[in-house]
Amino acid sequence: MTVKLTDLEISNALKDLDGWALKDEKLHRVFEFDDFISAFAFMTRVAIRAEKIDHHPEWSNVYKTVTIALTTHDAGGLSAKDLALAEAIKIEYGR
Ligand SMILES: C[C@H](O)[C@H](O)[C@H]1CNC2=NC(N)=NC(=O)C2=N1
Repeated sequence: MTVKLTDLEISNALKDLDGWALKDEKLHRVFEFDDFISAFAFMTRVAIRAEKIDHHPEWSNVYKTVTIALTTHDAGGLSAKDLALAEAIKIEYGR
């Protein structure tokens, strides 16, 4: 069973997660790209990262925009796995 983060742990983590916000108890961020292909390439890179850590985003793509929400379904809330995926996403986006 994956352990949920406490509110304090979440607020501390958000300090290092530029661009991310807590929305409906999920980590939420919107990513903008120069074109659709760049957006989709980003999604491909993130998909590979997600598969490697067996932790997957809830996301949508409209043209140059990718919207991502992170939560741990097994925990019914945020866990350390969401922070790890957010960090991997930050690397793939560049900031
Ligand atoms: C069996 C497999 O490990 C689980 O279903 C994984 C897959 N990816 C996952 N991703 C997310 N976001 N939450 C989960 O609880 C989760 N569980």
